[in-house]
Amino acid sequence: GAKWTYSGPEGEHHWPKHYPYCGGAFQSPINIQSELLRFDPTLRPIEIQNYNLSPNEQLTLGNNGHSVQISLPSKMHISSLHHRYTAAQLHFHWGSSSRQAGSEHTVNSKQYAAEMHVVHFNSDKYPNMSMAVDKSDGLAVLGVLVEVGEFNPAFEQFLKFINGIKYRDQRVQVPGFNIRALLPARLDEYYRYDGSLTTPPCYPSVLWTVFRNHVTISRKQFLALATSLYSSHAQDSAPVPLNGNYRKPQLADSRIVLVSFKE
Ligand SMILES: NS(=O)(=O)c1c(F)c(F)c(S(=O)(=O)CCO)c(N[C@H]2CCCc3ccccc32)c1F
Ligand SMILES: [Zn+2]
Repeated sequence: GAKWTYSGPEGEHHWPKHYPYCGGAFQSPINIQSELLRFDPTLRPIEIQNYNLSPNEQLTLGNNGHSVQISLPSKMHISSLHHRYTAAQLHFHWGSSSRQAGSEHTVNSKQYAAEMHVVHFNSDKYPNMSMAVDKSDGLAVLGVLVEVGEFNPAFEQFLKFINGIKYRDQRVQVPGFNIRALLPARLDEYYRYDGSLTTPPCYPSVLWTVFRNHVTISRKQFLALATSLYSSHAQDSAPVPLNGNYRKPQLADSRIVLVSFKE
């Protein structure tokens, strides 16, 4: 599709011109605020399968111009939802070296340094991501808020290769590692709401699960994420840094955010 960016003349306020859903309802991210929350006792702990990948299998780490992404094997899936949701890829949103705030979801208006999304599609009903991406029950994304603090050995498993994908459309193969280690310890405490892709085409097709507890990465790791990448191709004369790749919180309208925990 047409080009889109996070700032300037193709920034988020212009997305609806080419991508009408971006101006529609049920958009993500949102500000998860206390007034919207309702405890739901039926929300079970998230159960994931085959996230612990062997170093013998290779993953593709890539710069797609909008984010850094890791393609995931289809044996990885979420087994605790009403349908099986099979993993497709994970990617990140982050701030910049001058602004250590770049999460998409905010909690009571607190923006975290970064946010990780693990994108899954409903493989009970659809054969692949492309067929699922625009269906109301098509996708399930796990969101993890990231704060700067303790060094994170799991993040290092891919961050150490980031200088191999500095420019748009560059990809490298990296050894598999335990993707579960990228998630917070508690998978039973999370926010749940119906929303959308946070990038064009913004389809309202995502069952969002944002974990209550954040993970930490060191400041050096944050800077590696925030200062290593460009959204432009290697041969482009003017390199465009890739940072601040987060959409601002959208109107919650009358949406309630369900929570799996009491206090
Ligand atoms: N925040 S978000 O809404 O989860 C989200 C992003 F922010 C994001 F940048 C991406 S992208 O990296 O693919 C760049 C542009 O779409 C995705 N890709 C998804 C949706 C688009 C089609 C597709 C096909 C295969 C695998 C993943 C995806 C995305 F879902
Ligand atoms: Zn995302």
